[in-house]
Amino acid sequence: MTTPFGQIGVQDVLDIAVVAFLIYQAYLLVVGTRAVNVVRGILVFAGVWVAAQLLGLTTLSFLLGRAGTVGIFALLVLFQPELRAALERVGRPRGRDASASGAALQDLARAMERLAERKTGALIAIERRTPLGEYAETGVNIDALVSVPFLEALFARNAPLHDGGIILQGARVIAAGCLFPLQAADGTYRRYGTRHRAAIGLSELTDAVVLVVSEERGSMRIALAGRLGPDLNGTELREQLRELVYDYPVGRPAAPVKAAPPEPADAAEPEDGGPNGQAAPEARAERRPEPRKEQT
Ligand SMILES: Nc1ncnc2c1ncn2[C@@H]1O[C@H](COP(=O)(O)OP(=O)(O)OP(=O)(O)O)[C@@H](O)[C@H]1O
Repeated sequence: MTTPFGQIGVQDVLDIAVVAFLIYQAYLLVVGTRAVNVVRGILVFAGVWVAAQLLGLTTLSFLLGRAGTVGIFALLVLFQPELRAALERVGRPRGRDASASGAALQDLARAMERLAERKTGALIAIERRTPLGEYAETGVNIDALVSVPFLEALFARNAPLHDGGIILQGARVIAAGCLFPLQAADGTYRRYGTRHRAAIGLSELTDAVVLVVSEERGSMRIALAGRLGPDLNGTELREQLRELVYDYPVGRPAAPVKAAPPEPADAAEPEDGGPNGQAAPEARAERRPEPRKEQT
């Protein structure tokens, strides 16, 4: 085919399609994770470098060029988890059985309710786009379908794996007794216990949806994008799980992780109110939940 840019053959089209596909996959990998800020930084850096070259600022463009060479190696180190994630993703089977996801959602929510009723502490991370393999390695590998009795048995007080968190991949539990990164003790959530801070910490570093049942209060909460949501009842929990995890087909970017789960309707202030008197999602996300110790 002849175009203003010369001859374009089937190979060129294939070449462009593959590169576009790879760029899209890279985008899916970083969107919703903290890596997206690093990508923004790189784009700004590249922009300044190009501008320096165009304006003939030789010293600046020389320095930025040298820094860029070193930066490539730094990026390999910085993006090591994402690169590893990409390779893991390539090898992972695709597709998601909708009925299995629906059953897992119901079983998970029911198990959370039962654990909360009995005030049995639980910590459950649900993998989305960021693979949680490195956290799964800190615990015991399991490959079992999510079910109410199984989850209850895992977190039962004297069970060998009740300490730590479990990791879910779709409808399967892949690891139990895992250590999650603790959220820094100097932040908003410093007065929370370690279970809640581990949930917040993991959600801060990955796009996982992390569920917590408090042993002390018997409450159910979701940590997302470094924020801890409010207490949820069973219906709210199911809605959140449906929205955040089980409705997301493979290949579509994960749910936006900036917004924390909404505050309950009775906590919404009138000035934030939308048509239903509920806070707008962004406004709700900014509101900090009350520290646990003060609530008891
Ligand atoms: N880094 C971690 N990763 C995973 N689980 C952890 C981690 N740190 C603590 N836990 C879990 O949290 C439990 C201790 O919870 P702790 O009482 O300190 O937290 P909490 O936030 O007050 O929760 P609760 O309201 O259930 O008491 C531990 O027994 C362990 O199961």
